[in-house]
Amino acid sequence: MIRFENISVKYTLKSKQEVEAVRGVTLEIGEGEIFGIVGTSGAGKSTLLRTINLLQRPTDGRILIGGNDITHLRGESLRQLRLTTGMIFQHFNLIHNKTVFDNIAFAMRSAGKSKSEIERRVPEVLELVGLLDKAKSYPSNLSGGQKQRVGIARSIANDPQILLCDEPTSALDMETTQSILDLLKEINNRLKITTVIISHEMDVIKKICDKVAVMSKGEVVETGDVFRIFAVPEHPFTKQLVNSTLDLELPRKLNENRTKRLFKLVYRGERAEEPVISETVRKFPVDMNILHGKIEYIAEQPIGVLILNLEGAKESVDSAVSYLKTRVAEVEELHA
Ligand SMILES: Nc1ncnc2c1ncn2[C@@H]1O[C@H](COP(=O)(O)OP(=O)(O)OP(=O)(O)O)[C@@H](O)[C@H]1O
Repeated sequence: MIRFENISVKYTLKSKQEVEAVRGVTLEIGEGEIFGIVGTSGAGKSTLLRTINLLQRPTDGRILIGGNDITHLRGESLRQLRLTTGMIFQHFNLIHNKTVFDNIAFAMRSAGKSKSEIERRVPEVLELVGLLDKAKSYPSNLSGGQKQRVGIARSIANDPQILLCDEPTSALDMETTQSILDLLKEINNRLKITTVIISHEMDVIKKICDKVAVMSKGEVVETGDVFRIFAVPEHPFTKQLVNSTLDLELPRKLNENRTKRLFKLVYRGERAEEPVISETVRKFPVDMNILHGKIEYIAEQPIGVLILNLEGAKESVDSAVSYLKTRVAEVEELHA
């Protein structure tokens, strides 16, 4: 487990002016979790991430890994910490004049691994990331997604316990992003490496993380299970981030020239698969039209909205609505 206790990081600029990039962060990341840190540019995400392997030393506070205080490690124990912490980067940070094999071998040699160990392990990690046939290629002959796969292979070559991912998909297109996130998830599942991933995109968090911390202006403003954060965000900044990605707002045309009774059903949990709609129509003498719907699965649970038009005698519609209220998270009548 990684524990931040009241971590602050200040940078002193040449002008002697101080920038407080991280302010009093207390946070726990469980063993084997995929933990996201999300926030807009300049929120302090990279700075916080880099304190985990002390690429950035905190100005205040303590960091504990597996109960051990690592805040002041130096020399050989610092080297050991870095060896047990793999890292991948937005722009891959590969060595351009070395082959794929040698990029990974270099990281292993730096960790003191023997030639025979390197020769056994490099093909193994290349196979894991699906690039065994590229061992002799140079980075310049690889696509962005392939370069990141090499970055991932290199980061796990020394069997780390923690994997730090600094905006790992920001330089990639949507399709490649998905395949890299799938790979990170597979590696987390197979190797049980605690994975910390920073991103400015809630979409990335939604697709891969178990838990998330939301950062704004150096502070963690909210933290929790990904599903909870998307279903019931509490902090205004989190609400803003969630709204921008889920986009559960109604299409404007539904609010124009409205003559029918419309209801908004909100799903927040396990009930989207249940035949709520057909049961309602069967139980009550009402007609129902679905006008708009958007349901997404986050942490394998549905979140979304349906917009329904219900028609029939007023009492029948009211009874149907009362029934719906017992079956989904929220039912709200939309008034023009
Ligand atoms: N080496 C540095 N020296 C001075 N200020 C820095 C340094 N690194 C970061 N900062 C400042 O600290 C704040 C947090 O930066 P940081 O890179 O941690 O944020 P971030 O959330 O990762 O944003 P981004 O995604 O843009 O990198 C910013 O105001 C940034 O300008």
